[in-house]
Amino acid sequence: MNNQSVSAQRDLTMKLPIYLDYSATCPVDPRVAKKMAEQLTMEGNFGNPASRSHLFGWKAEEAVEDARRNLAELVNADPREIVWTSGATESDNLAIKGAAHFYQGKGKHIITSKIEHKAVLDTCRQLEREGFEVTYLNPREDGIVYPEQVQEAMRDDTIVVSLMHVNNEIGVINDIAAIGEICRARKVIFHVDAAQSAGRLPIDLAETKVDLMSFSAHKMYGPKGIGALYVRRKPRVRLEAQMHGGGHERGMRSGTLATHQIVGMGEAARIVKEEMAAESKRIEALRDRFWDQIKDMEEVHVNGSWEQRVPGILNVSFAFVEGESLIMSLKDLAISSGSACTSASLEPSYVLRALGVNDELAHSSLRFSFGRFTTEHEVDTAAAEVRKAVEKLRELSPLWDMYKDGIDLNTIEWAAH
Ligand SMILES: Cc1ncc(COP(=O)(O)O)c(C=O)c1O
Repeated sequence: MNNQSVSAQRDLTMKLPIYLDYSATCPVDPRVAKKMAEQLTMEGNFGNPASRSHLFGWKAEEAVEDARRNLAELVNADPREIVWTSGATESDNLAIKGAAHFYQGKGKHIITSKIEHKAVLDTCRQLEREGFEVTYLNPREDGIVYPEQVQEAMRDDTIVVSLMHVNNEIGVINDIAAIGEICRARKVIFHVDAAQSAGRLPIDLAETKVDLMSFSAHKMYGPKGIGALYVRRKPRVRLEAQMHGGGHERGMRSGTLATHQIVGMGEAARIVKEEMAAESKRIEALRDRFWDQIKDMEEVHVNGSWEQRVPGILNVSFAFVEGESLIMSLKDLAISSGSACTSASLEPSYVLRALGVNDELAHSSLRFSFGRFTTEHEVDTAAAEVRKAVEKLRELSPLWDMYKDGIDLNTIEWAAH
């Protein structure tokens, strides 16, 4: 899809579609927005948390530390183990580059997977350019990277393993507790990108042997532009800072703390900790309600393990449907496709490819992600729209006709062109 056709599709005055893209970002919870607004003005808490000589600074510092405590409590960590960043992208960079640079005297080998977020993959690519060696594990067909795969990839010079907790495209969960045991036994730093799992799954860092964990506020109903990195104190994990300046955040991340953003993330963490159990149940019921209404269509497949997944993400492939046409006919739904729109072409998702999904099916895959403000009515409307669009597009498809006539499409010799 070129830039021209992308902009031609945009009509910013159109009716708002149903939002089913909570994995991309969440709206800020109004309770969070209210608390954030209080941090901005003269009457509020606008001070610089690093100003140690007056009340404005002290109050801002207190607000930052309250937020730090809230986030730490969400994952059962010590508040001193939380470093504020600008989001999970920065946390991933700080964790992987910071650890790789600090521990490079011990070795230069890193293990990750092919289906990590670009924030991890591109960071690893950069380290390769600096002389590090990276092993990219292929997940199994169910989208999971198994602990034994990590064990097998370990070398004497491995210094960092970086694997995501929950995949952002397919919602599948990795067993980070088991992988943590393997890493700890070999004294290898274990980094986990938890952008999609924090607030959606219980995380206990006192129990789980994770050394570094990335978080993002906007995936848990907080604001964009703020995140955090958990940095274990016992056993102590060291990082080389990537941002130099005033020595904030114990020297690991300089820069004036954005009090309103941090307070927003803290409040988001506090709310999600309280509501996670009930919210997960409700969202799972919505997902099942959606799936129940489309699953009886033929040749519709869920990508990734059904059992080991977060409740809110469902990635579905619709065979015999042209992907771009499908997205175009679902204008009333805000969803994400199995293709990434680059400047010149629609690339099939690298995540689905790594699972062995063929390019055609990857193109006709959609990610539906449900969240705090999704209603049953929205789910029912969305399911009906999807059914209608898929059925209509299949009516136009000669391949679908052949499939329905029982012709094995694999036996057809297509004319070369
Ligand atoms: C798994 C994962 N990691 C990292 C990120 C990047 O997070 P942020 O937008 O906070 O930089 C995202 C968000 O898209 C994500 O889903």
